[in-house]
Amino acid sequence: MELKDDKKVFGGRQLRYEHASQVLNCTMQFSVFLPPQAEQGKVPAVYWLSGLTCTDENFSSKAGAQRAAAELGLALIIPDTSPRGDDVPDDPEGAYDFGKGAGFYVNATQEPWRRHYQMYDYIVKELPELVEAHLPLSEDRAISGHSMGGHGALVIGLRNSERYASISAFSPIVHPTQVPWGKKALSGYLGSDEQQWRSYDATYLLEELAGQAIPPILVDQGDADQFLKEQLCTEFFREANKASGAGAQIRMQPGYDHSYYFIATFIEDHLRFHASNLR
Ligand SMILES: N[C@@H](CCC(=O)N[C@@H](CSC=O)C(=O)NCC(=O)O)C(=O)O
Repeated sequence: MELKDDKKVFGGRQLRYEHASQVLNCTMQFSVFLPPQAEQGKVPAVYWLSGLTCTDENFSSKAGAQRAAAELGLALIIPDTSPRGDDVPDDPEGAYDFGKGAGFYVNATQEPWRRHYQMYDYIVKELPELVEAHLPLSEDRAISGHSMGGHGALVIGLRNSERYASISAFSPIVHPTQVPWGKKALSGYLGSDEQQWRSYDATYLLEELAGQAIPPILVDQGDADQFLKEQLCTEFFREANKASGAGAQIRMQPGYDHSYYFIATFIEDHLRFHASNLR
């Protein structure tokens, strides 16, 4: 992996890398924050999955996560949201909610998406193997994300509970099989058989995992979020949480919308939550 940027912040380093992804068949960029403690030894990492239209730079520049991560000794691993490059197919109409910037953290099975849109495997396998081989990171991981990335964090964390100490999400799409953003993405990447969609739906996963050990979960949702009623539908997850006894903390935050101002307000809480589970 090739270092493209290196900035000192809160005693740590904000880094940007480029690498040739074997899983996505394209060149990818991702960002990393290494806390000061990484100069002394290996540190645990929180993976952050961003939402629709984002690259790795939205979270790095807008969330203000570095100060708390530096204090807590947490690395932040911040991937892009889809494969990139001229060879990668995009939504034919250039829509923001499918194709580039909207990989939905699934492994596509349909043409023409299959060759590049393998974001689930990229996040679960290729990226951790890469960064853990080259950076001072332990194998202690937590996962978090926003909106489409909140969906990704819940699904990936629930399906790989042995790999993540804790899971958190801001404004997640909790039931993508039932909402417009999710239906468009899942039908496009996975085809029309809705049975194939279920393993990428956090509400179904929580129900199916009832009685099994899962990582601690924290969800924050603003009640003034413009996407809450049509796309995010937190109540489905709350009901599944209750029925399954999963014990997720699901907090409605009065007055907050879908923006990075909301994330910036509560990111420290989320990092403290992860730090308490990683140690
Ligand atoms: N362009 C769309 C919505 C774009 C949007 O709000 N993206 C969110 C994530 S939404 C769910 O995944 C985001 O994080 N944007 C980047 C940012 O820096 O704010 C529209 O305008 O409706």
